Amino acid sequence: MARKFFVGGNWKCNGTIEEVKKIVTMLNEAEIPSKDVVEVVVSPPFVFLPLVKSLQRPDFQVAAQNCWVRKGGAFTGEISAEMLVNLGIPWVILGHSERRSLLNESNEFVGDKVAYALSLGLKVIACIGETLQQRESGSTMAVVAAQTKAIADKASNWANVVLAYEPVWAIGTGKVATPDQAQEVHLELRKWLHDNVGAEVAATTRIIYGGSVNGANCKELAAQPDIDGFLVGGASLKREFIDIIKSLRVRKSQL
Ligand SMILES: O=C(CO)COP(=O)(O)O
Repeated sequence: MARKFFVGGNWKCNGTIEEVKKIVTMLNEAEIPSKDVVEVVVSPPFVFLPLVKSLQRPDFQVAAQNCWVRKGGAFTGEISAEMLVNLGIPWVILGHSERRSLLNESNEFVGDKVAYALSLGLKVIACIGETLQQRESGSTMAVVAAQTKAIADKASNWANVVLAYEPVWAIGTGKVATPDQAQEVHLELRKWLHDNVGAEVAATTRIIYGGSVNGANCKELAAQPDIDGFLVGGASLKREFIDIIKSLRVRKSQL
């Protein structure tokens, strides 16, 4: 079964009500391939989720950018997975490198979060990726394998997981991974899934790339056989997000 192209827009901690409305209007008016061939998921900050959900076209979905690791309760400032389910939010991004590095989320903590969110029926965009130092010391694969293992050890429902490979050195830096660099890691990740989780999961799990993706570099990346879409930061707030969604066409025509 072909892996459906997936494009996520991670708005991070950006936006006002007015800006959110403008972005949603721009996306609503876009002509893009049907949802049968591309899955588009927009991830605004928590406070804007209901607004975006209520305004955006039905073929787009929404994702939260995080959720609590287990059942909600006395955890001031947290948002529980139950709340996302209650609001009808289908997706959640977990393990983003900004949370791993700035908020000290460990591999095990991210694995627990992914497992708990999946257990409630949420779909998860699980982020992994190495730092520049780790890449330069030759440990890229060891790092992303350990991050993926921590997820695989606890997560059972891989049908609801999209794995986002986001090299930390490429995030928000303008230094996009080359198509060859990204393809190499995606292929290795697929092999890792094959050997450690199973052939079916390896063949069907979408592995998407994130890190300085824009309207200009998306086509070459999308043409790589193991790149199944993107998780886009800065460019997801701009019109070029539409070009990134459309980069699927290039991929299909080259297959
Ligand atoms: O972190 C990212 C998506 O989650 C990528 O951010 P940029 O596209 O701004 O580099």
